Amino acid sequence: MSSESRTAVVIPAAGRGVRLGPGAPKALRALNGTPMLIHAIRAMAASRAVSLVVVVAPPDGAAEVKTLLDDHALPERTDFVVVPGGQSRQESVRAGLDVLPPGIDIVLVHDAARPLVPVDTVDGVIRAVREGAPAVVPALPLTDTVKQVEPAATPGEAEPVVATPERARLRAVQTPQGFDRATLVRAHESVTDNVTDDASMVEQLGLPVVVVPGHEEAFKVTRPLDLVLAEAVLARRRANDGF
Ligand SMILES: Nc1ccn([C@@H]2O[C@H](COP(=O)(O)OP(=O)(O)OP(=O)(O)O)[C@@H](O)[C@H]2O)c(=O)n1
Ligand SMILES: C[C@](O)(CO)[C@H](O)COP(=O)(O)O
Repeated sequence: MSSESRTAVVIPAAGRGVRLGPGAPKALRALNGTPMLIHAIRAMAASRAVSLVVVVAPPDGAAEVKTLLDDHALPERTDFVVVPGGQSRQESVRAGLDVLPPGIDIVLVHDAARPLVPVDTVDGVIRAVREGAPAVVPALPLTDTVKQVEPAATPGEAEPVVATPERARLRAVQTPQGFDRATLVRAHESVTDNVTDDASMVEQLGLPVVVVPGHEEAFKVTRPLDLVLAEAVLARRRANDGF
């Protein structure tokens, strides 16, 4: 795939954020006064390779998200489209894929819940797809040891350990995940079981998925402490930028 390839980003932002606790849908919650979704859109549109961003809004929130985009400064070289999402992340990504115009050949899928991904990580994923990988994931080595367990039948019960996978071979996977468009569309058409990321659907097709370096600031805002961390990262960036 050449450097002439056109790249679009699908941002699934339709989740409730149950693990974050009560409040507005997660993507619409503020980080230092700006909705998380706007941070995520700016992070992706910071890549000069990205010409289109498709935002997948909460099912009944597309109008609100369109207003949000109108009310915030976004790069003029990028086009924006908003569509309503579905009941699962997979359904939401599919809704975004369905509205991609002809001429797009690389698609990134990026969680709205990862608002602080640096542009170098985005560009690294795009570069690897351009170099020929059908699917690319940014990832980091793990710092904790991981145990495989027999899940408890009742919450809170002790769980027997079944195995300890070799940590050096494990990676914690982030987004944006990058794909040759035809591969991602085929994966979404063929795989019907519920999966937690898009790359695993490509794995199920038997196609190669490669890992490029992720970034610690590309973490997912999932639980309340992650909001504290995200605001601290923004404060550090502001201090480093000198304003
Ligand atoms: N039906 C859904 C569910 C999730 N997502 C999006 O998928 C991304 C990753 O999901 P996650 O962090 O799990 O978000 P939630 O599903 O909102 O979180 P929770 O499981 O705590 O409710 C988020 O940007 C979320 O908005 C989506 O677009 N549509
Ligand atoms: C796609 C993802 O962010 C990769 O780590 C993750 O799998 C999303 O999982 P979630 O349970 O929907 O947060």
